[in-house]
Amino acid sequence: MRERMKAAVIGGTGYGAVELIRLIKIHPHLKIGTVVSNSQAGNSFSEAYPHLTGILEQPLEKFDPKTLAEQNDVVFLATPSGVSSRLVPELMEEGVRCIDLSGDFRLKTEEQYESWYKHPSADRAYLNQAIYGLSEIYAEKISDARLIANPGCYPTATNLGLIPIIRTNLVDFESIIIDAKSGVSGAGRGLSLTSHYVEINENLKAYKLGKHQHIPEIEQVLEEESGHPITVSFTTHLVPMTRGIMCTMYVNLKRNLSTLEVYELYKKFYKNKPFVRVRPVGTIPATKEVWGSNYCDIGLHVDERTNRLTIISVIDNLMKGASGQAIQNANLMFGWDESTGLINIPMYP
Ligand SMILES: NC(=O)C1=CN([C@@H]2O[C@H](COP(=O)(O)OP(=O)(O)OC[C@H]3O[C@@H](n4cnc5c(N)ncnc54)[C@H](OP(=O)(O)O)[C@@H]3O)[C@@H](O)[C@H]2O)C=CC1
Ligand SMILES: CC(=O)N[C@@H](CCC(=O)OP(=O)(O)O)C(=O)O
Repeated sequence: MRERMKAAVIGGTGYGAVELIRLIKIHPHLKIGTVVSNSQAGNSFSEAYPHLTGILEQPLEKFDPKTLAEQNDVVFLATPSGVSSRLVPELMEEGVRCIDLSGDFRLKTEEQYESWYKHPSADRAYLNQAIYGLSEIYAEKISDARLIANPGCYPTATNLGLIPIIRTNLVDFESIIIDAKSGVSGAGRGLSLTSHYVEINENLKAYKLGKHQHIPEIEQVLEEESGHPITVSFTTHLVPMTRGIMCTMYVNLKRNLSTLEVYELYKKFYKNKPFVRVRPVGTIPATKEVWGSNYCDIGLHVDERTNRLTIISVIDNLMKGASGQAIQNANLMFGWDESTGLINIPMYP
């Protein structure tokens, strides 16, 4: 039997990390190595997350790059932005592969990162080595990577929804509008006034208008995929639910197309991609239909009155939007089938 690879997780007590732990635990070729916690080193994992009692009792450890590299084959970093830009160089210096869930290595230039994230960027040498891990689009590059910048949750849903049509000459590139909504786990486990129960419950809020850090990430990918300069209108909303993202996107078409023609184009584009489900004409995906799974479901509709295409893309932010896609990327990196350990039926209702 094949020896399982050891996977370390940093950012141990956050939501991204606990989802990674769940996925590594059930993965046939991976096992949990070191779990690093900045705030709770010395405690057992089940003290931070009692649902793991009897399942993961190992102690949380301090960050030590040398030991981490010696004892693990891959390190997942599920830390807030501004942390992995410091930790990744130390880990890579020790020769271990890294998959970073934060935004620290996604943008190509330091200037762009600093202008949107408002703190110092990672070093250019490491930005140059990072491969952007949108699995369905960059699988080949990911398989050779030593550092993967796992995409943001909103950019994953948005770009999987837009890429098939923006790769054609059928759209007005200046017309893209993205209306995005997320469940509250997207904001992480830390407490804040915006994610406070009373502020969220029975409420719907728009936030970060015109200044969301995912705008340059979305545009960077769309420009690369279309070969045209692209600026998007992107508005995020917080929805009173735990998991889930829905991006509703509007694009003006340059010539008349039917919904069926667009559906066929998308179906062909995602033909061998197990995690993108293009919904039959007339059906609209909902967040609950991908809950707990690595699927991205896409619904399409051409409004013949306005000749505008509406694309609806849903994901589970902690799965395809973060930890699920990170495992998909580890599968590609190690040469396993991309769906290894990830095929599960969405939890419905
Ligand atoms: N939640 C989501 O849906 C998504 C999240 N992401 C990104 O993934 C990363 C992790 O997100 P998420 O798990 O939700 O965030 P959380 O806030 O839930 O967890 C982050 C964890 O990182 C650790 N940490 C915090 N500050 C520091 C620090 N200064 N130095 C080292 N470690 C620190 C803490 O764990 P400990 O004290 O145990 O070390 C904390 O719990 C973030 O960059 C986020 O933006 C990306 C896509 C989707
Ligand atoms: C609901 C919610 O607050 N979501 C977060 C997603 C943050 C995130 O994932 O940040 P990076 O991808 O840049 O690391 C937000 O909108 O900022």
